[in-house]
Order: sequence, then structure tokens, then C-alpha cells
Amino acid sequence: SLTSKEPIDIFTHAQPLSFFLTKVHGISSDYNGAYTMSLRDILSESMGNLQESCQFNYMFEIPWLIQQYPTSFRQKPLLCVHGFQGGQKAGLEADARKFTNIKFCQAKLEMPYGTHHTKMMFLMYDNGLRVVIHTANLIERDWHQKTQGIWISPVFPKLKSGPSPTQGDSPTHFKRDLLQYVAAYKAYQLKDWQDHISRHDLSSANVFIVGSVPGRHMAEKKHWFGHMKLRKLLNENGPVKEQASKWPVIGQFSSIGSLGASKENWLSVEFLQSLATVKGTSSVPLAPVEFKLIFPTVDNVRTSLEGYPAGGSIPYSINVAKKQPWLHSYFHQWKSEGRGRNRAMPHIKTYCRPSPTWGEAAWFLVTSSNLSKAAWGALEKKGSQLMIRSYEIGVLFIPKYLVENAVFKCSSKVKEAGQKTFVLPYDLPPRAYTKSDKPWIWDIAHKELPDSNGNMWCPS
Ligand SMILES: O=C(O)CCC(=O)Nc1ccc(C(=O)O)c(C(=O)O)c1
Repeated sequence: SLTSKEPIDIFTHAQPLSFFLTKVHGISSDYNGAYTMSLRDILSESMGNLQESCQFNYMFEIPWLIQQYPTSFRQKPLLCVHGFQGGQKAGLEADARKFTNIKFCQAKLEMPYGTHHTKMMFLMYDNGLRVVIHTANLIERDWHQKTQGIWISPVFPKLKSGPSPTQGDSPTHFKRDLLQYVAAYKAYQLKDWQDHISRHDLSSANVFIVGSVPGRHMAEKKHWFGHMKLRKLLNENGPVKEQASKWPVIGQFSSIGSLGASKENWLSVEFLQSLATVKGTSSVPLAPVEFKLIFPTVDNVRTSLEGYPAGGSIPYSINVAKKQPWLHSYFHQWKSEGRGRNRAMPHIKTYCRPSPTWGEAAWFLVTSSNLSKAAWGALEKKGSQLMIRSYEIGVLFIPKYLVENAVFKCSSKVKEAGQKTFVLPYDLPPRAYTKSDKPWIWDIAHKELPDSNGNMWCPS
């Protein structure tokens, strides 16, 4: 087992999958050891001697964020990439006024209702570059008592041969796709980081990037982002039809957009077709695939460590929910007994293709993308273009790039996990809603029963 609890030892023990959950305050230390990291752990000196960093995110508490860096790193140059405009942008810049090492890059959001949702870190050390892709805002509440997901790259060494967009790429095209994602911002503040990436050897990256960038993507770009990128990756690297066409698909998320008046509008045709893609899929429709969605019930939120306030980060609104009652029949409760996180509400977003016996998985995706067309994209003009509103990013784990097997052995039982087990954030099989279970909705009152702090939820 683990010698010390130094972050670098937790990191090493979790290789090669390198998938972590955030540490949770208020649960047994048994569940805050292996395969868990705090933000301080990620930024710790044991992980590398930081020279400068770049933080992509949606929400930032600047003084708190600086406090998470070791004292010796708090003056290093820090670029924060956000999507705020107007007053929110001014507020962010005001919060950083006294930190002369902090600069900002405002991601352009030209599509209405889009957000800069991407949560990613570039960490430049004296001996190389590390990339972290995760699901938590850079605010204390997101790292305190929630279930959040993190993928941490190895330290990518510098190329001896100078900058190259192609040299130092991996079999998963991690370098090409990361540069393509960052280039899509067309932001001069990111130029130095594009240069850093091009000067490093990312050939040890063993996951695929699935990103979203706002726009109407057509022709070859249609497969560069969103659910069409996932469809392409599964077409090339997914499970073979004979093995997995009868396996279910799981979606797990912390918010939901407007998906239409029936499942055929987007969820069960366009979106599920991408998630259910198997290697070499022709356009012939496959046998129906079971689609199970994990989304917290009112009771999950009420009895959580945070109580009803956990629901402040699960923004499913009544005006959206009332238009899609058909969706709620797909829902399953949040259960994470194996990870000791039954009461740590999910802000993580994951999608996977488990076996019907629940002990294996053909692939696993951790991402910032919720169940929304804004995040994943919606096909337009007879499927000739993919319209995406938000910036998102996630990583796709494919067994053959990580383990000597065509599938992952998977389990949430962290205490029993072997070195090659994919340690899941939630229990399988998913547990269906009971007849009395209701999906959490954040902008209606919940005052039948008090929460774990004895309070009711009365949003005005
Ligand atoms: O946009 C929609 O489809 C519905 C509203 C919504 O979901 N908003 C939102 C904004 C920020 C975050 C975040 O925390 O970055 C999250 C999240 O991650 O759940 C969700």
C-alpha cells in the first residue's frame, strides 16, 4: 500500500489511469487516501517545482485560489482563462488587483447562452509541463464536500528539437488535439502557452481529448468537438459490435439543459447514437441500447453533507424540468458507497459503457460537459453542422491505451481495487429512482423535510 501520503506518492500509485476524486471533508480517512487529491495536493511542491501556471475555469475565488499554491509559488505568473463579461469580468479583475502576478484571458462567447465551462490547469515546472483536466470550480465550496473528478498527466519533458505541432504527439493525438482546442480561443494571451505546449513531448499521454468550442462546426470540423468527436473516437477505438452492442450506456452529470419535448428530439437519437457508437459502426441503426442517467434526487441533496445548499451547484431549473417529464424515467440516484461519497453530492460529470454484469467497462469519460445541447452540440442543417454554445473539455479512457485488455475491470470499491482496476466514482449497478423520488430542482421550495443541518430550502 502507500508508503507516505505525499501527493506524488498518491499520484504514482494511481498510474497509469491517473483518475482521481477530490478529497472530501467530513468522511472517513479511508476514502481520502488512494485515488484522491485536494487542490493543494495537485499544486504541491512534491508534484513539481512550479515556474508559472494557467487556470481555465468558470468560477474563481482569487484569494482562496492563491492560498492553495505553496507559499513559494504564490508570486509565480498565473493566467486565468474565463468567460465572464461586463460586471462579472470587472469583479474578477478587481479581486486580483493586488496580485500583480495574475493576468486574465476572456474567452470569446459569441453564441448566446454559452459558458466557459472548461476546467483545466497547465503547470510549468523547471523540468517539464503537466496538464490537469477536472470538474471543479476554483472556489472553496467546490473542493470541500462534493464529488469531483480529476485527470492528471505525467510531467511532459521538453523537446530537445524546439517547437513542433506534431513532434512529441501520442498515439491518442493528445498534443494535436490540445493545441487545436487552445488555438480555437484565438486569444493573444494564450500564445505563450501554445508555444509551451508545442515545445514539449506529450507522447506519454494515454487518454483522448474530447473538447467543445462555441460555433457552428461543419465539414471536417464537425468531428473535432462535442459529441461528434466522441462518436469519431468510438468509431475508431470503441468496443467491437459483437462484444458491446448490448452493453448499457451511463450518463452522470450535475445539470441539465432543455432537451426538447421528447427523447427523439436529441437525447435518444443524436446523443445516444454517439455514446453507443462501436468500432466500425455503419449507419445501420443498432439494436436499442439501454441509457441510464445518474442525477441526484431531492433526498440525495437533503441528506447530503452540505444539506440543501449542495443544490446550489446542481442548477436544474423548474422551467426546464417541466418541459421534459419524459426525461425523468431515465434517472437513477446518486450512490457512492464504494467511495464513501453517498453524501458528497456530484459536481463531477462522467459517461461510460459498462458491461451488463457491471464488472467491466469498454470506455470511460470524465468531462465538464453536463447533459445539455449547449455543451455537447446539436446537429443542424440535416446533420451537416454541429452547433455548440460552450467551452468544455474532458478526457476519454480507452482500455487498449492503458491496460493489456480490451476492457477495463471496474469497481467503486476503492478498498478492493487492484492496480489495473478503473476505480469508479459511483456504485454499479445504478439504483433507479423509487416511485416517490423526485429529481433535484434548484429553484423551487423544498420544505417537506429538513436537511442535514435542520434547514429548509426556500429560494425566492
Ligand atoms: O447551462 C445549462 O445547461 C443549465 C445551467 C447550468 O448548468 N449552468 C452551469 C453553470 C456553471 C457550472 C459550473 O459549475 O461550471 C455548471 C456545472 O458545472 O454544473 C452548470
